[in-house]
Parts: sequence; structure tokens; C-alpha cells
Amino acid sequence: MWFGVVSLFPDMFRALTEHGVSGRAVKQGKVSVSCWNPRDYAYDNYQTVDDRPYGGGPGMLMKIQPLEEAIQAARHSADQQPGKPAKVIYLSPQGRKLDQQGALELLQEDKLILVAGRYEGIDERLIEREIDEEWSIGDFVLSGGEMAAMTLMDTVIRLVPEVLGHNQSAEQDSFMDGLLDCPHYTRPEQYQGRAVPDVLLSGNHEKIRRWRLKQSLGRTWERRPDLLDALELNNEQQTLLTEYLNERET
Ligand SMILES: NC(=O)c1ccc(N[C@@H]2CC[C@@H](O)C2)nc1
Repeated sequence: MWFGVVSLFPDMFRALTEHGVSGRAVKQGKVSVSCWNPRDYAYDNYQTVDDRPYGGGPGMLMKIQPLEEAIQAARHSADQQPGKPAKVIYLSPQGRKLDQQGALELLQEDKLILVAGRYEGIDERLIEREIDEEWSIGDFVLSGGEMAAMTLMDTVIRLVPEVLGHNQSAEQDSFMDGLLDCPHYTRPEQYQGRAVPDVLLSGNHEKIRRWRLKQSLGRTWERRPDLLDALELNNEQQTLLTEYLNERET
């Protein structure tokens, strides 16, 4: 999967390209990340990248010309890559809320260009002209779009086949079901007087699967009932949730 990033702070993306699962995916060539900096397209002596807002008010906006040229350069590079035309995404609180389902949809793209804004944002006409979709990672304001872009990229990258590898892909299963994750345990068996649940030591993989599913269902019911409302539980899930709730009362 090919990512183009437009940002005044391209170095920030090293957090994604040089570390962890995403770093390995980049190193192995399963994912590529290229950056374009609007400042490189600011030709005045001061390399101005911000501009004053019409109508007054606090703060600045990103200057149109450097940003537009950076986006065009990213598009031009994307066009050299194989696959469907790039989808250009702008990160802002006004965008579609990102969730696991949205990440799965974005995974279907071959090329994504992510535009990370700074200051108070970008000119609406540039959004209308250059941006295909606006996305948000949550209902809060960040000082820049970079961390939102990296969040979106990471959640998509880990879905790219072979990036997580078969042994770890199971870890995403619960959230892929729209449920919260189950509790996890590792050594030692007794930790500060608290034991690992026996079922996890039993070696009975079917019992362990059911226990984990029951825990995911119970936790989701307790902490995020809204997620449950969106789901049609199958018979097994309904049975396990009922068991969990009965055990909870005892
Ligand atoms: N919730 C989010 O995804 C989000 C995205 C971007 C952002 N801030 C940037 C700075 C200026 C403008 O480009 C928007 N804040 C929050």
C-alpha cells in the first residue's frame, strides 16, 4: 500500500516509518510512505506557508499556493505508482469518524494521500478542489493533522495482509467483531497474589476461545453498550453474554 503525506513536519512520520509493526512493514516494502512539505513550494524569501484569514479572527490558515503545489506533487508521484488513482484525505474534526470498519474500507485503496494541516486549517476552496474525503480520529482538536494522519495510517497498515503475520492477526479478531478485547495474561501465573484464570492454563483451545469471547461480550456490555446495539449477536454470543451476566450477579 502506498501512502503520500503532505505536512509541514515530515519528520514526525518517522514515529510510524521507523518503529514497530508499521516500521517493519515499511522496511519490508509492504507499505511505502513518501512526504511532501509545502515549505518546499514556498518561493518567497521567508518561505511563507501561512496566511491571514479573511473576515479576521485569531490565528492563521495554511497559505494556498505552497499547499496546493505540494498536494499536486504528491498526486503526480501517486500517478506513477501502479493501482487505482489515489484518494486524497484531509484530517480534521469535521471529517468522518474513523473506526475499525472505516479502516477496513480504506484498506481497499491502493494509494492514499493524507493532508495534515496546521494553524487554523486550510482554505475551503482547496478542500473542495483537492480533497476527496475528510476524516476525523475523534471529537477533539489537535494542533496539527499529523498525529491524526499517523493514527489513520497505523490502523490501516496493521490490516495489510502479512503485516501482522498469521500468529498475531487473531489479536484483532475481537474488535473485528465489533467487540472490545478480552483480558490478557502472561507470566508469572501468580502476580501480586492474583492468579491467571484457570481456563487459560487448561490447554483446551475451544474452552479458551469461548471464555475469551464471553469476556469480550461481557466487557462490551459493561463498558460500551452502544457497540452491542450495533451488533446482531449470534446464538453462541447471546448464550455467552447471558452466562456472563448471570455469573456477574453471583
Ligand atoms: N480529530 C481529528 O482528527 C483532528 C484532525 C486535525 C486537527 N487539527 C488540524 C490542525 C488544523 C487543521 O488542519 C486541523 N485536529 C483534530
